[in-house]
Amino acid sequence: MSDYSATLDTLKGLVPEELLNPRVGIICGSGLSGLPASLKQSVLVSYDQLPGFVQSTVPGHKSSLAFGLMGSGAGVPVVAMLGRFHPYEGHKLSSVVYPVRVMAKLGVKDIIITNAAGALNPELVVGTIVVVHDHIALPNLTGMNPLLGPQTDLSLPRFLPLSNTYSRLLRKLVFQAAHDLSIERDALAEGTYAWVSGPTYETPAEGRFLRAAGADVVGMSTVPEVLAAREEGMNVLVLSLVTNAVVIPSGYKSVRDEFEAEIAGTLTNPGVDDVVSHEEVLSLGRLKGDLMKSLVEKVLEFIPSDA
Ligand SMILES: O=P(O)(O)O[C@H]1O[C@H](CO)[C@@H](O)[C@H]1O
Ligand SMILES: Nc1nc2[nH]cnc2c(=O)[nH]1
Repeated sequence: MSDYSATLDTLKGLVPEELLNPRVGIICGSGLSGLPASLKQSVLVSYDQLPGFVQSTVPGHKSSLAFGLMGSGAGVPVVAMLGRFHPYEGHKLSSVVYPVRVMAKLGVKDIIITNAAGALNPELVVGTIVVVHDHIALPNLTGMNPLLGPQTDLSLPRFLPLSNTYSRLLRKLVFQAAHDLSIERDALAEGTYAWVSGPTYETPAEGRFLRAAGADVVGMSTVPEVLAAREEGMNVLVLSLVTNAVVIPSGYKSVRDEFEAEIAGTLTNPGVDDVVSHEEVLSLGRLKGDLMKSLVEKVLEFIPSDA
């Protein structure tokens, strides 16, 4: 899908002109669709009205774009995806990144991408917001890259460098925002996001493998959007909400040891295999949604209009 004119024409018919040139794009992660809840002059457009858009089928994601003014004072014009598309839903990578390219065509210069993620770094407690500064994308390295294929827009780079993917300026603004909001230091961290295809969560060994490779958090989204946004020349900020622990510090507990302790009568602490669920992921989104929202609103106040 590379004909954006039908999508843009439809938007022109549905969204007032003054909201049609958003400066900032926002993508809401699992359980975080309330991020733009306080938009002023909000206009919602459902994805099924938009040519080229597919549907978000995952609980915690809504199939609508929200246009409006976000943050204090007059507010910053934004466009927000209230739900995203994941490859594991069966969507093609080109469909997954289509809305990002539409945002670029609407004039978006800065994009704030949020997600829910599992912690690989045992120092990251559940509820922490990680300011992502790098990524490891096993799918990209093995041929699942949204930029693969013939170059349809020759104005975009063929070989995109990724050494400067995550805007230093925008990352610093998050810490400035947290400082202004008196958010406690431990509520935020910096780290590397590992992208996996999902929809299965990691086995403990896969978690240890990704940790050993240098990743701090893991999720099933974001990187395709980041790549398209960078190809389109946007400045990218990614915030990951840690919703669960993948790598458990105590590690694997041997069942042989447990059995032997049991027959010796010395077993005090039997092992349990922790299981993550999407409900748990969503409940963390509900718990930390307001914090994420105030952080994003504050960052918007600080983003220079010519960034
Ligand atoms: O990345 P987002 O969309 O926030 O969602 C994360 O949460 C879901 C799993 O619970 C997966 O989709 C994973 O990627
Ligand atoms: N892959 C992956 N995605 C997640 N999204 C939220 N938690 C997780 C997780 O533990 N693993």
